[in-house]
Amino acid sequence: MSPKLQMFTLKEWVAVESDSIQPELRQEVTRMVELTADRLRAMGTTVELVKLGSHKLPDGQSLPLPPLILAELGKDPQKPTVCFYGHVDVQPAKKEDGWKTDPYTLTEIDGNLYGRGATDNKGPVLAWINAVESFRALKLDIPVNLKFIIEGMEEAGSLGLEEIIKKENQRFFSDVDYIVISDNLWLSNRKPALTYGTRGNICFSVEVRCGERDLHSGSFGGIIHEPMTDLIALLDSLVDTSGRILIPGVYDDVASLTEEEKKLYEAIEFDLEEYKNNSGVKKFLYDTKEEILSHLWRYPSLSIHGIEGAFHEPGIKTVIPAKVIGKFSIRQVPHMDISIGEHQVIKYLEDVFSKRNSPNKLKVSVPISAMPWVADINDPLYTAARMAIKTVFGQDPEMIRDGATIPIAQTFQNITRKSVMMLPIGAADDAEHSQKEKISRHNYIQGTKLFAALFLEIAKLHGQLQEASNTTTTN
Ligand SMILES: Cn1cncc1C[C@H](N)C(=O)O
Ligand code: BAL
Ligand SMILES: [Zn+2]
Ligand SMILES: [Zn+2]
Repeated sequence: MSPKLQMFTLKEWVAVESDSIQPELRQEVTRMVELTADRLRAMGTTVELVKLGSHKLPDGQSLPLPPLILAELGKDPQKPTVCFYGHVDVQPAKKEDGWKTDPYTLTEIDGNLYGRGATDNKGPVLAWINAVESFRALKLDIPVNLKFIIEGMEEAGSLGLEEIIKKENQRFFSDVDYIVISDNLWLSNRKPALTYGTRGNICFSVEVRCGERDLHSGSFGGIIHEPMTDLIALLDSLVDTSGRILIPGVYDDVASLTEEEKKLYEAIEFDLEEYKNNSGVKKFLYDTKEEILSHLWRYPSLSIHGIEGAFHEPGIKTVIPAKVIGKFSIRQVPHMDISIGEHQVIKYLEDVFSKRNSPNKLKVSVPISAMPWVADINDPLYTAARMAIKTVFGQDPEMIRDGATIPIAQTFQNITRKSVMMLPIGAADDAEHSQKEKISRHNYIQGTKLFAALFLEIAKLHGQLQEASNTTTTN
């Protein structure tokens, strides 16, 4: 497929406001899933749109989930089967958030393609499709059978997906050999990477309520316990100024650092100044490569994301909000446990709250959670990817983990028992979830080539593996 057409399709995809978080945009997510299904059908893929039902919002409203795409192309028993997972929903984005370009109009500036979803994850999903398409355009045999699992709820916690994976384990996944995800970034702006682990996440909502209605701060300020004051105190009790989580027991199950693992960190090329520049933040909590990478990959972190119900618009509104909901999450690492983490946090918040002698109502809930994931880098799939990277980029990849979460990665591994790998094509400065999300034209095109090279390497390696197992069985 010509680069021009590749750009055109990405532009068309980015134009769909497929934000899975805001309920009023849910139809757009469904439209995006259908557009993706059309694109897959156009290249001869058999597509099944699986209904996922609906889910309940915190206010009790029920909202339909977008369908899930299960698709396949090729069923040659001689070929290995590679299943690609990706998502076509995006994080929320508004021009007023501080975007320099319209987030839903893919805009090229100096070789970079800016837009919501450009790198997370529409660009990589399309790069994979483009790679398949290029074999067809050149009338070349695709050396692997392909399966696709594309969802529209990743940014909301992959709702409904685990159930389908369990259900489809004996059918859709039965002949899958390898699962590839491309939904994260390199560690550097230039050097390619291969990812073998991600953190998990537990998301918490902390609601504090005093009554039914907001109140005038002149008429009631000074005579009531204000929910916002309680909430700020609760949120402020979670981490100290050095980033250490203050919840008792949180670090108890964190895997201990081995000498072998320490060496892995030492060997990694990491440009701290570049990483800082990408963030726009001048000073980090840590100064060394080892500390920074280990605190992103193998130690938990706690982030406060927002407060619902608080007045946040410009100007002054002299109000006492009656109900506020604080949102924070803990990125978990091996061998932390989700339900233990949930209990620790709930108990701690209740203790802190009880010391305040507030008559307000406290309610803590866990809307979504996901396990951390770690894979075996000695798996043949990683060998194939290294070769493909070497072919396309002329260098070996950095072997990395990622601080973010692919909610379904560990579920894939646990349920299907297949090899799972993350092969990113976006660069470290792609600003996922941020106001200047982009993918570079270079990475988008090279990423397409990388996926095509991966098909060839997997086929080669699979052939060798089969030959080796045939000789052992005949001997
Ligand atoms: C929806 N969600 C919640 N926690 C994690 C996620 C997935 C998202 N990929 C992230 O890492 O932020
Ligand atoms: N790219 C990391 C997982 C996510 O935010 O979609
Ligand atoms: Zn994301
Ligand atoms: Zn993503």
